[in-house]
Amino acid sequence: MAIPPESSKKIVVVPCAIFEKDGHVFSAQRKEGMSLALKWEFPGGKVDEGETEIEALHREIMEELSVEIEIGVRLEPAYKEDPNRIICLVPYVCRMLTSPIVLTEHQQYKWVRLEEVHKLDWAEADLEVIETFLHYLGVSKLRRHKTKLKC
Ligand SMILES: Nc1nc2c([nH]c(=O)n2[C@H]2C[C@H](O)[C@@H](COP(=O)(O)OP(=O)(O)OP(=O)(O)O)O2)c(=O)[nH]1
Repeated sequence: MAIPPESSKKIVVVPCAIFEKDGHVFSAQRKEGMSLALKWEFPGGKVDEGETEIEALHREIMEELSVEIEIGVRLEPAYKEDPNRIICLVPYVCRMLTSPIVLTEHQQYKWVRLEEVHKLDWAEADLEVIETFLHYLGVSKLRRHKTKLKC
């Protein structure tokens, strides 16, 4: 979704982490009683004042999953407007560096097969992020393939 140019709503920046491993993508389910209750999302959260997106993402992932991560490519953000604000969801392709995953804020997590990713009930903004990520994967697979051909 594009931001309406006349919109005077506050834009809330939410970096989130996409972890992909062996054809599976990491997804976490929001708890009952939260906003977007029981929806599936990519872990992450709002940037605090004075923080960069990268700092916020490291902090949020440590708070939510108790793991250290490496942060890679920043993908195209997705926007979701609600009555009071516009959420700007910024996906980063990441890698987990430590284990175990210990959830502190989500109900459960799943490594979902890429082919089955649409079966989960995602938060709305995430649907666009998923498309962006699948496109990115297609592109990066193609690049790897081309590189192989050159060797
Ligand atoms: N972390 C994360 N948040 C998402 C995703 N998709 C999506 O719409 N959101 C929304 C949910 C929240 O409104 C906001 C993230 O804020 P937060 O992680 O601090 O969650 P929160 O429940 O405390 O936020 P709030 O709605 O109560 O303000 O972005 C996603 O994939 N990951």
